[in-house]
Amino acid sequence: MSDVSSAPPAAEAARTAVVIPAAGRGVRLGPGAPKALRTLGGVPMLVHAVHAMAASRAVSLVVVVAPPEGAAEVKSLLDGHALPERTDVLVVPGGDTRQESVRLGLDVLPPEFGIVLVHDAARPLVPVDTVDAVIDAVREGAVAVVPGLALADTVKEVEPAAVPGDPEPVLATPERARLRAVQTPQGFDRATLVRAHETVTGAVTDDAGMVEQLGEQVVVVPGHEEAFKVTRPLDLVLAEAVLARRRLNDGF
Ligand SMILES: Nc1ccn([C@@H]2O[C@H](COP(=O)(O)OP(=O)(O)OP(=O)(O)O)[C@@H](O)[C@H]2O)c(=O)n1
Ligand SMILES: C[C@](O)(CO)[C@H](O)COP(=O)(O)O
Repeated sequence: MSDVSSAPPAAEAARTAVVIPAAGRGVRLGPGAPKALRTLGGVPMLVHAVHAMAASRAVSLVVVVAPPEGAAEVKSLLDGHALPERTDVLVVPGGDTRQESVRLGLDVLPPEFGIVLVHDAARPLVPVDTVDAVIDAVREGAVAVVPGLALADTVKEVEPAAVPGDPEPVLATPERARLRAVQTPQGFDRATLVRAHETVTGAVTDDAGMVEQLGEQVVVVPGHEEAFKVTRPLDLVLAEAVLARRRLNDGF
């Protein structure tokens, strides 16, 4: 288990902020409110995600990147859910893509934060030990850290079908033991992440991938199966079950 409490005192260590992109619509989840505002155990997913980040004693600022038309609603929602005194929250409106939303969050970070985590609102149940493990690895000198899990399925690289549902020719079968499914929070040396967002263009699916394109070394630390991303309706069923089990076990 990681031990942020044994890390150097705040004055010596770079301070840590988290950017939470929460501006997506949740198209794959089906019709309804923006995904981050859908509830899990009666509480909006975003509130779970903010609390998951604030659970780390190393985190003193959370920047929420809200659906553009819903920033005021998100601000009052978060005002109604107390966070630890050490944690401040800022809310800014998001953009058209996840990448743009993260950049808008980075833009408002005060200068004193040298370590930045980026965490999907859509991963509401990540345990604090995973958050701390990512922060520890950045504090120890990695410029980019991602939590990742080994895969249960074999993965095929294919030539994507022009028409969805048509058979797709297989091009290769990567060696499964070398693959990791990566999660968030992803942790960064702030200057490196900002440089990535300023210089890397084109389609990317995570922030660490942008840092890789700078030629910087990204490292993987163990992720957690409860840090899964709520993407499709079945994920919501699983998330409700995980939350119910937690509430039963520890009265959360
Ligand atoms: N323009 C966007 C798109 C996505 N996100 C955020 O990025 C995270 C990961 O994205 P994903 O799970 O794909 O969310 P959606 O884009 O909402 O999902 P979908 O693709 O099904 O619409 C989510 O917390 C989402 O709110 C964002 O802040 N701004
Ligand atoms: C960042 C991410 O969660 C890492 O697995 C993932 O790439 C986000 O993908 P999405 O399609 O934007 O949900």
